[in-house]
Amino acid sequence: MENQISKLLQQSISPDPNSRKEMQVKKLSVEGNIAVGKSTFLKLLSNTFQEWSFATEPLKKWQNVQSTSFQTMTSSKPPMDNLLQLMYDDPTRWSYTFQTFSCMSRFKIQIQPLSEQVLHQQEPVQIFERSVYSDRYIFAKTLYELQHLNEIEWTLYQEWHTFLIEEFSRRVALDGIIYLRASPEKCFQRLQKRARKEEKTLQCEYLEKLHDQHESWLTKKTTEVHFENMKNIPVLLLDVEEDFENNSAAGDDLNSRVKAFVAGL
Ligand SMILES: Nc1ncnc2c1ncn2[C@@H]1O[C@H](COP(=O)(O)OP(=O)(O)O)[C@@H](O)[C@H]1O
Ligand SMILES: Nc1nc2c(ncn2[C@H]2C[C@H](O)[C@@H](COP(=O)(O)O)O2)c(=O)[nH]1
Repeated sequence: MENQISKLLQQSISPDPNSRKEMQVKKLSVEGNIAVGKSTFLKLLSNTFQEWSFATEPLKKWQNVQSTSFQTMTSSKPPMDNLLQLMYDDPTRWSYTFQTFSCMSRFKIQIQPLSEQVLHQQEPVQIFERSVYSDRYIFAKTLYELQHLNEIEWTLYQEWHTFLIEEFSRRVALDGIIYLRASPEKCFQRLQKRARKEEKTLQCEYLEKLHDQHESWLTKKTTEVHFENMKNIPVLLLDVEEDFENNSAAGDDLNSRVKAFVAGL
């Protein structure tokens, strides 16, 4: 409710029609464990709600980091660094580096202006795959608890994360979260089926830790959240233990639940 009031206030004082329209956009993130089915779910949603805007996680950026200085110095093709692979091969060395890059890439996605096509919708909706919030409250927090981020790195991460969230404010605010939940064991089966090369050394225990982190943040609400508008954000919990990829009835049910949830925001 507070979110809607602040949006209406913002709309009433903002002169620019486009920024007024930006205020009307309902922004949601899809959250969930590794390999739970987020990308599959987003494809299902985008086929049904073709007028909505969808932004997937910039995984390819993390797998192909281009060293710009190398290119200018040598004018030959720079080496491609797979930061995701580096992070999994040596998490203590690379987790802080990874989180700075992953979080920056998520900020860039979340502050991206909406296309005219979406802005001209009667009720514009934007869906993100994960968010600057899960970057902190799921991954960075887990890596700190696993001691892959040391005290100084965790302190620094939280310092600049809080600064950027407060600076960007409404541009990175969300109106709702869709939480896809399946057991860590099911996610591990799907991870193995997908067989992403960087993830071949992952153990189910890591997924169990990430599962517990999602439960603390989104269902038990025991995670300390530092941003007022995120403390009581509406969460739609969708159980995706069962196959919805090859089961149209299950897919239809998910679509109708998302439609009702978005309408109520
Ligand atoms: N509900 C489901 N039932 C069975 N398999 C699924 C389901 N959702 C996703 N998958 C499969 O599991 C793997 C991981 O799905 P994906 O959408 O890539 O997960 P995420 O984006 O959350 O990492 C893929 O091989 C996909 O085909
Ligand atoms: N250490 C981190 N790893 C992350 C983060 N966001 C995603 N990931 C990893 C998890 C997967 O291996 C891969 C893509 O995620 P999916 O859930 O789509 O499979 O990237 C992060 O913030 N930190």
